[in-house]
Amino acid sequence: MIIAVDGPAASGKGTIARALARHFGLPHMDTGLLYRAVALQLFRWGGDPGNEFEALRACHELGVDPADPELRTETVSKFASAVSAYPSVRTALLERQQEFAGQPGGAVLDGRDIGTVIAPQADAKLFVTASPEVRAARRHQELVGRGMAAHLADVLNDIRARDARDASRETAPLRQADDAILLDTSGLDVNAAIAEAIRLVEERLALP
Ligand SMILES: Nc1ncnc2c1ncn2[C@@H]1O[C@H](COP(=O)(O)OP(=O)(O)OP(=O)(O)O)[C@@H](O)[C@H]1O
Ligand SMILES: Nc1ccn([C@@H]2O[C@H](COP(=O)(O)O)[C@@H](O)[C@H]2O)c(=O)n1
Repeated sequence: MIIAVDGPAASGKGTIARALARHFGLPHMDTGLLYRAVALQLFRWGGDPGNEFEALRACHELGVDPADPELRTETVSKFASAVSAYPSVRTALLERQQEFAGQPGGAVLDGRDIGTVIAPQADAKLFVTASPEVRAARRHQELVGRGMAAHLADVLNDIRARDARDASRETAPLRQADDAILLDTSGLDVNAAIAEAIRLVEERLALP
């Protein structure tokens, strides 16, 4: 069983995808981490996110620890959004995502193009969203909680800019798949959002 979870920045798709994976006993892949790893590699080299060739080289020479906290910084988020627009970068990262999705027993993947490009055959697809203001407030709280200096207005601007770039790129843009279920968590706390996601997936799979 493959479950695809897509949505804009800080919508809570990772939180929901992890919970779905736990609930259904499936492995989970946060595909944003792949783009973040490319971005961080490039950043550490002092590379230019405006240069597709350099970004592609970073894909082939990835040496980033997936647990590195620097993957979550706002600078890396911006770099990731820039390099993810390159068709060559997306192609270089495609196979490992599709292999993960296709493993025996299935998987849960979250990102921007899981339901549209990586696993259009997924058994259940969620498109998780929330208003930009709610998403910014959650991300701001998260950053402050991690001891990072962050201003709410900057976080909101960054989220808006990243969404606009992700949705307007030509290759695999952020969009809701035609057969994805929309889940707006603006008025739901974490537990309520997870419970609703599980209910929607079970309903889609016609599970008792
Ligand atoms: N329903 C919710 N209510 C309150 N906070 C939430 C909710 N869902 C997620 N959060 C919090 O919002 C933040 C962003 O959530 P999460 O990391 O799951 O989003 P994401 O869409 O995976 O983000 P990104 O696009 O950056 O990978 C986290 O701090 C998370 O704990
Ligand atoms: N399937 C995906 C996943 C991510 N991206 C790009 O990476 C950026 C960071 O992703 P997060 O999920 O960690 O926020 C994101 O802004 C996208 O540009 C992608 O293109 N496709």
